Amino acid sequence: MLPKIKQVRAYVVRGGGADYHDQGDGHWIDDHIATPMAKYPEYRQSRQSFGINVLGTLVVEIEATDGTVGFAVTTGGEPAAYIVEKHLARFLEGRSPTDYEKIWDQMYFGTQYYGRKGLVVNAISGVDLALWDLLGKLRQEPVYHLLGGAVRDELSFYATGARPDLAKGMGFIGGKMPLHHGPAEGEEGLAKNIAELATMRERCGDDFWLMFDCWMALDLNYATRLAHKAKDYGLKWIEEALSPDDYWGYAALKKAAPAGMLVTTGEHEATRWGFRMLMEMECCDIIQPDVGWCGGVTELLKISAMADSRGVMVIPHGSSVYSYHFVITRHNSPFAEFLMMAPKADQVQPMFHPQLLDEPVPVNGRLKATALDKPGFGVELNPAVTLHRPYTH
Ligand SMILES: C[C@H](O)[C@H](O)CC(=O)C(=O)O
Ligand SMILES: [Mg+2]
Repeated sequence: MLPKIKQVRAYVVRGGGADYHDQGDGHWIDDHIATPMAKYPEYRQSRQSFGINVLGTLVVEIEATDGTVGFAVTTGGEPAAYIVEKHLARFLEGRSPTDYEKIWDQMYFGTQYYGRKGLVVNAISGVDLALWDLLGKLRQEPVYHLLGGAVRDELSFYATGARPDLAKGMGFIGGKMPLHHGPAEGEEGLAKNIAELATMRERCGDDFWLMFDCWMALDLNYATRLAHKAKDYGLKWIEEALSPDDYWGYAALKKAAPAGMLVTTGEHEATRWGFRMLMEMECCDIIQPDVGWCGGVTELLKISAMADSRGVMVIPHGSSVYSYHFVITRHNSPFAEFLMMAPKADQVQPMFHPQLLDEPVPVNGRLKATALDKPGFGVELNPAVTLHRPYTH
């Protein structure tokens, strides 16, 4: 018998980490990126100007009666910390960490009247991941062993950042660029987007994957035109072109996209029900759940099984170690994303830096399964990072 759960605690941390948009000045991730807010000129140059980094990182710790502590980080900050302490903790304390199915069900249905997606599911995900970390630490096994074991020897990664050309030199299999100009910047902006793609194609050569991340910024007409113009430069996929609520738009985009170009989305989608909608409406070719936002590993297993039965690939968004331990165990997740968090996207830096210690990074675009061979998710909280616990229960 494993020890029971003694206490759940929630903390807030600022500065990068799981809230990877919370970066300093001059970072590529805040440099005139197309967003749904870019129709307002005053919010066009910087995503921080409309508050993209307002939440900060949520850290959830779960302590067992023998003193073992599992933890996880995700985006959610103080409001998520409130939900964890004041609402979700009751569904864990006094229970066995092996009861993650029942705990997930109670967290989800206990908050359904104000939750279902977004911040509440981020909070649920944080608790779920901390629970899997605890389980791994108590059993002295990496989480990927608990999920069924590795189906391949190593992970291979594409890089997201402003410099796919540099990512190619670092051994990544592809580069996903932020789209810089949205519909409000008209034909001139569209031409600049295509010119950036053309430059990168020229620098990277024909065989390197290039993708556009549109961060929910476009409308169907613009997205369709962008896709067709980008076809000439071999764009592999067009990502999150439309609002996550516009399932109908995605279904139309998938039909209208040039043959061979993939339509991807899902990083702002949550739970088996949200992903079922994306798949039943045939919205995309690849779903991209964020492990820290979609409901955690417990929910991702269900989403992934559903996708597998439909021949849909699951390439999780970001999520660092939480993604790595999952992707290595699934045939329908053949590669993974690595977000380039160095300000100029010119070097590999741990994705959730500086919040985690021992966070593995790809070497030559690859990561051996054996690099994950530590109990739980294999990382620790960096003691140099200040934790703030705004609520208790
Ligand atoms: C680069 C994108 O705008 C966003 O910051 C990250 C993202 O959506 C992704 O990695 O995918
Ligand atoms: Mg994206």
